[in-house]
Amino acid sequence: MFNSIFVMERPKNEPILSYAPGSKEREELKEKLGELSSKEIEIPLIIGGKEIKTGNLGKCVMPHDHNHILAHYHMAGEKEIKMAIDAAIKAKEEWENYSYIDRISIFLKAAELLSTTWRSTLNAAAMLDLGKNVFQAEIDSACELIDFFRFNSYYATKIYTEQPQSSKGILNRMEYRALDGFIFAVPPFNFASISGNLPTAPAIMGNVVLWKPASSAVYTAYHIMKLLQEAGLPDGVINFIPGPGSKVGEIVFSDPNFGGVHFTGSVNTFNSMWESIGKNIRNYKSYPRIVGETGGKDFVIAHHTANRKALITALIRGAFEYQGQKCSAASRAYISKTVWEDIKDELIETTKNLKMGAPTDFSNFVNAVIDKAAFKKITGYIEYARENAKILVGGEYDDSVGYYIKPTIVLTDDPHFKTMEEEIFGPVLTLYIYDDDKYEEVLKLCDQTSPYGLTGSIFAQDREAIRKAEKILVHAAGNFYINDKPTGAVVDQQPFGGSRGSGTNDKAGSYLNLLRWTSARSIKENFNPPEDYTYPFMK
Ligand SMILES: NC(=O)c1ccc[n+]([C@@H]2O[C@H](COP(=O)([O-])OP(=O)(O)OC[C@H]3O[C@@H](n4cnc5c(N)ncnc54)[C@H](O)[C@@H]3O)[C@@H](O)[C@H]2O)c1
Ligand SMILES: N[C@@H](CCC=O)C(=O)O
Repeated sequence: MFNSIFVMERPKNEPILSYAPGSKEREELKEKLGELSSKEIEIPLIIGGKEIKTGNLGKCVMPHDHNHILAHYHMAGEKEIKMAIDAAIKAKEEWENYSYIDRISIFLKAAELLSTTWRSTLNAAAMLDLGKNVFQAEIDSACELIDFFRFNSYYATKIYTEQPQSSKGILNRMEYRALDGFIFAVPPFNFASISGNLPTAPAIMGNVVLWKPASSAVYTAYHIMKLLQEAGLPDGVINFIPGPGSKVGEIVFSDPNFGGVHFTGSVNTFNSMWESIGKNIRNYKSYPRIVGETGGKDFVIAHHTANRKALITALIRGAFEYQGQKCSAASRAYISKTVWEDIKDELIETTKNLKMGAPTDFSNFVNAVIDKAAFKKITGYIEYARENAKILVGGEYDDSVGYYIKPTIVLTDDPHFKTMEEEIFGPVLTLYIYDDDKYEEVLKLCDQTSPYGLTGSIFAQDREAIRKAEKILVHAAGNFYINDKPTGAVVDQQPFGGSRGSGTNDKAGSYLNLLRWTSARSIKENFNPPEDYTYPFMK
């Protein structure tokens, strides 16, 4: 037993590599892209450390070339889900009795492997499977995932050192236990780092996990699972069970050992989870922890003092990076009239010239959206906007080879227009132009226009205008940016999450999230217990 109080030093965020022409990382990544795209692999379930094949197969294809199959993956059925629950419960006792140092050592090793020998593999997988350009992959499947492994380990050691006071003859201790049962980790398609964080954050705190990756991101998730196994993750601690969400969910939520869900995805899915859990509430051995981050309708507000160049850059990057497939994407903007007059030509021209194509061509800024369903949904909004508003640029799309949609800017004079209120999750930005003297009204309008509360930006050089925005928009964004785009939160710098319809705001990338995965026990030892029940007042 390792008898020592070990508190990690606060790590540093993983540096973002440049992938500039001639750089080592660029050559390595290009080679890995060629290697992965030249073969078609078979992805099994991984339950109790064993590879399980069900023969019920799904496909992993490239969004930018959807006839190109990267892998076939085996989907879990009822039998395999029960196997995974059994494997998790079997692994639980030993795993929760690991010292926290033994546990975090595995994830720190995973971070080390990912920052070196695994970097090009994970980034190439994210580029081919998720349709990310090299920069979007680097900040996600390399840097953010490395940061999650390192900072979550650091937060765990900080939490464990948080102890109660003792008193004369009394020794008090706090034990941070794992939760009862198993945790169900259910990530979205769009971030490899989220897919890796949802199972590992609970595991670091001693929990065992069933991990169901998004069906359009199994390939990337599989590579993360293999990385964790190479880092020494014991069998059964995390069980990898791809499969159709609703089917897997129905079985998992009905199990008495269900101990909690770590979810990120759409509001509809999260609401259906709450309903399933509520329906099963009397079956559970303990009240499950429900932690979920959901959608956003993220805003940019430009005051008339806004820096015009910075605003244009924030709109382009915030709205169109990763084709707008970020819960934090800038999708509605309120721009003062004088600012609009100054920026409109450059904004439209720059958007029109954004280079779009395969992520393997590093000169492309925009790539394809994830799948047919997303393509259909986004183009539906574009057609609605074409009929009922004005399309300033973009609006074209083609899914013959990849799911390509041109970056699109919509102009409306109705601040409650459909595309000003609903999450589109694609490369569509809607603008509303307001009179300069209506700034305060627009702040209130922005606050009341969306059921979400995830991210938002204010662009202004006037301190009063900034203070007013911070105050009026206090509940409109859990990640609030001043003179910066609303995307790109960094672990341990801008912990991520929002309230209202955007989730439980348990702040991924901070100690707050780790606290959700422990059930603390108070221990009191009395060195001098009383031997007479009477009290002085009774005399
Ligand atoms: N707030 C955040 O941090 C954040 C981050 C990324 C994505 N998102 C949100 O996620 C959404 C896009 O991701 P998506 O399309 O993968 O979301 P989604 O809700 O369609 O799927 C999310 C996950 O839930 C699973 N799932 C679906 N129905 C289920 C059910 N009934 N039971 C159990 N699991 C089920 C899916 O298979 C997937 O793994 C957007 O709304 C986006 O805003 C939010
Ligand atoms: N945390 C990411 C968004 C994750 C959701 O898609 C950001 O801040 O851009």
